[in-house]
Amino acid sequence: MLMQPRPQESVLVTLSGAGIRRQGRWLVRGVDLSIKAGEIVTLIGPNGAGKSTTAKMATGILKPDEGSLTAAAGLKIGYVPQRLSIDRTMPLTVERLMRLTGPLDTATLMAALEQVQAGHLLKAEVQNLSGGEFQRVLLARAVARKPDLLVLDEPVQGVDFAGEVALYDLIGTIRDKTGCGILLISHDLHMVMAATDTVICLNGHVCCRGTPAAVSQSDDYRRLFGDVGRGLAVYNHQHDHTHLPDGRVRHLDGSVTDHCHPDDGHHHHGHDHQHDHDYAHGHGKPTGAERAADHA
Ligand SMILES: Nc1ncnc2c1ncn2[C@@H]1O[C@H](COP(=O)(O)OP(=O)(O)OP(=O)(O)O)[C@@H](O)[C@H]1O
Repeated sequence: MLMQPRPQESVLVTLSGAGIRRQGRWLVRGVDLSIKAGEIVTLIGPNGAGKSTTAKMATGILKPDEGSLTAAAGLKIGYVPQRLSIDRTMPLTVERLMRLTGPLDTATLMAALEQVQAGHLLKAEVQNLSGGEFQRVLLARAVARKPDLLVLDEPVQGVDFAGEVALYDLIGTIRDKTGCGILLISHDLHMVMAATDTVICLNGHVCCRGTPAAVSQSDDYRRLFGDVGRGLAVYNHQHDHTHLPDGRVRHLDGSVTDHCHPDDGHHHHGHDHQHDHDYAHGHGKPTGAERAADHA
């Protein structure tokens, strides 16, 4: 089921000085980035910053109007777009959704669903899935084809904080197990998972880049995002419990309870959040870290 991990340091795609121009305007330009096997690169930036456009250049969907894209020979890409042209009111089972993009044998299909803890959803109607379940199924659909590079445009949209944490864990696990490279996109700046190797901050061009900790400390990052009153929280997960598919929680000692905190039924995430910045101005919705604090 699992593909052979490529040797580390093997570069999957490289954009060099790449840009897209439409109707006399550069949507994004001068983008340099590369993604290696086993690496997670996260694009962050405000709405309209050119993140999806950059991802489409990296996957070869859009040809750069300046600069270039280089891709490893025979590269297989799994792309989960930001929006799917699926009418979620149409009757459609998860099994059929998994096969819409091409044939898939049942064993592979099931293994992919199991990997995202969604095996029990095989016969479920897509329209009845929760936001988190839907995102997991889309992830399974992409992973089933064993891509070398997985591109996920806002994989946590429509997912609550606990689901977001679980999805980020899952994405990290997929990287660890398969050795694929991952390009993640997030416009929600509140959280970047610690497993991210490189954060690239876009705003029509690359503003800054580096490790999550370095970017959150950088002046460029603060100048760009300081005015929205939110910063970057780097998420570190301490595994002291596992969320079971039925919603119950298994603890380190093997006990299973309905909630994370066995005593009071109150949802306690048990995660460490490293707050690297000032986001205390409270504009907009609460940050993930703030929501986590509310739950702690
Ligand atoms: N085909 C197109 N023609 C003209 N403008 C476009 C086209 N595609 C995208 N744009 C514009 O390019 C800019 C960048 O869009 P893009 O979708 O890459 O941003 P984004 O960073 O992914 O934003 P969001 O966080 O809102 O998803 C936006 O202003 C968008 O309106």
